Amino acid sequence: MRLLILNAGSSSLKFGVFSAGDNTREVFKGSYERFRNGGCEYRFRHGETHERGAAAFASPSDALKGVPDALKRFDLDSIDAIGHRIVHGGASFSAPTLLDDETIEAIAVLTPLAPLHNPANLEAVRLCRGLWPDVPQIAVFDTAFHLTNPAFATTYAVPERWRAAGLRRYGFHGTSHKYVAHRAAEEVGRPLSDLQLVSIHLGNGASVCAVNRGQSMDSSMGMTPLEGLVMGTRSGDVDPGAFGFLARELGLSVQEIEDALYDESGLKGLAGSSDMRDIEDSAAKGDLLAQLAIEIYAYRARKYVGAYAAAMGGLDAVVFTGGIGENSPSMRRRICDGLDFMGLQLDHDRNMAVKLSGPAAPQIQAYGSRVRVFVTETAEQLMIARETAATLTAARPTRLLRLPIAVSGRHVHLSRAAVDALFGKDYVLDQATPLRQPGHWCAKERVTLVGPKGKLASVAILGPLRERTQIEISRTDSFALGIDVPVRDSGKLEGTPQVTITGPAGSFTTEGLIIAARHIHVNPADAARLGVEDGDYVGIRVGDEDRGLTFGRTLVRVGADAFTEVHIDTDEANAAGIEVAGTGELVHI
Ligand SMILES: Nc1ncnc2c1ncn2[C@@H]1O[C@H](COP(=O)(O)OP(=O)(O)O)[C@@H](O)[C@H]1O
Ligand SMILES: CC(=O)OP(=O)(O)O
Ligand SMILES: [Mg+2]
Repeated sequence: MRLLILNAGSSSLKFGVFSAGDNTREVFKGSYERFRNGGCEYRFRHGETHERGAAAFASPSDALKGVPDALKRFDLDSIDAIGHRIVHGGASFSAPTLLDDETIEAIAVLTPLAPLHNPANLEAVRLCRGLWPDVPQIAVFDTAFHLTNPAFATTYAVPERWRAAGLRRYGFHGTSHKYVAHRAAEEVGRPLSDLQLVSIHLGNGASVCAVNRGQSMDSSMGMTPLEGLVMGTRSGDVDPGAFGFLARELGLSVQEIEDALYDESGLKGLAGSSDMRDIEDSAAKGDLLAQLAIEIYAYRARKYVGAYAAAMGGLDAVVFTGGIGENSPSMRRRICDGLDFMGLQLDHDRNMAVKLSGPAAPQIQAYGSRVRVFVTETAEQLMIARETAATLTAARPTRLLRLPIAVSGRHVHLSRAAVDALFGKDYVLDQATPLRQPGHWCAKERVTLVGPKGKLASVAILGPLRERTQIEISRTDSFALGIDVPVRDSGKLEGTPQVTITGPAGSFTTEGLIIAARHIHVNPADAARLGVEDGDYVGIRVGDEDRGLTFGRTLVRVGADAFTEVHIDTDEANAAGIEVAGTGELVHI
């Protein structure tokens, strides 16, 4: 299958032709960038052929006109499908989506939220529909990766009626952050779901993303791609109080303020050029404004690294990408300098020596630095190609199979030490009720959980005993206790909060308090029937009536003699209208 991928950014048009299959690879790479004075530079690469030169296009959307000719020239204009980068997908586009009249209209409605991007993205869609009317087109959204951000990261503290009108944070560059986070995890040699990463995408648009155990937890960009870092022409964070001042004191209209924040701010506003190469050259020649611009740029990025390490409660690695992240050793150094206190130290020689090609992801931290630092080329087009191909093949009807669902109430798994402290030395729990998972039981005894806000009494104890005590509650319970509790897979207890458990013989304070991530226990035979493997994530669709819903991202855990069933907690069960048990359908995601 041959795919055309189009990525219209704010300062460049990048495109590629990919051969999709088991190993999706790029067969042609093209770009138009450095738009100025009504012209731009182009680069094409096809096998061993490299071409570069000047073209007369004034903007990324203007440069779209060059794409069909370039493809024709390299004999690549017969295309099976087209994948588009769409910057703003709002709250409803959580996955790649087939572009038809309805979806195009829904994307067009989001234009005010990404005025620099969505129009060019849609222009590309319209152009392709004209040229290849029968070829399916798929949208891949910058925002989709960030839809996992928790409400406390996405909600602005503004009046309810504004929030109801749609004011919330989204985050962008998701395709890039997702790709580089996966690359870093491959290099570390551990699953992404075990790692806490900060991904720093510094292109013309720039954003930092906290990738917490495989999911985006926060992004420096907000409702629009204007919040956060200093960018080529965008301001990033500005006190919202400035709006009133600018309107009252300078008599500016809303449109004038917005235009200036998008187009005349950032590096351009500070030092006259939106291109970091120009700014670095001017700074080296002694231009004080260019020097200040570089300092502000680095300082803002460093603040976000610290903030996100704190937000996640840990940091294993930082990844640099985007034109500036990939190519400016001095900017990487400025951002990382002074972070030794949190275990991050750069090796300056390695930093200077970075020469990227293809998927290389060199590490540039010093020997002994606890936090690793990677540099890698972003591969938005490759990711879009993979997602486009996957979406087209997934159009096959998904196999739906009914699975039993069990609702887990709050409970604890105790260690020997915990049983000793709570019930007395060498106490043997009464294994009153066997559970459906073979060898598992619920004890007759109960315990109480104690938090700063309140207590939860009569909490069940599930056996057998474990190496480490684990306490599983719902999110509602976490408010009853008054403790901020993370959602975790069972057994992943590093850095989880402490709680006090009390029993008849005493109390036991331990870490290990989690909201258990929903999961499916499956035995190998059922796994084969369902077409899933250990570690996969699937969806579970529950009910067709009013409260029917699909639970996304449900972890598959294959166990030799597991009883096949889905485990959700009481909050999830309430949301789906399930009392004690129910059934659901597996959906491949
Ligand atoms: N060698 C370099 N040194 C410093 N900055 C660079 C270098 N090469 C590219 N850049 C910067 O990268 C930015 C463009 O990044 P890029 O990711 O290509 O943009 P876009 O967001 O349009 O995809 C520009 O500011 C450019 O100056
Ligand atoms: C979202 C965004 O800022 O994209 P770009 O970096 O391509 O401008
Ligand atoms: Mg970009």
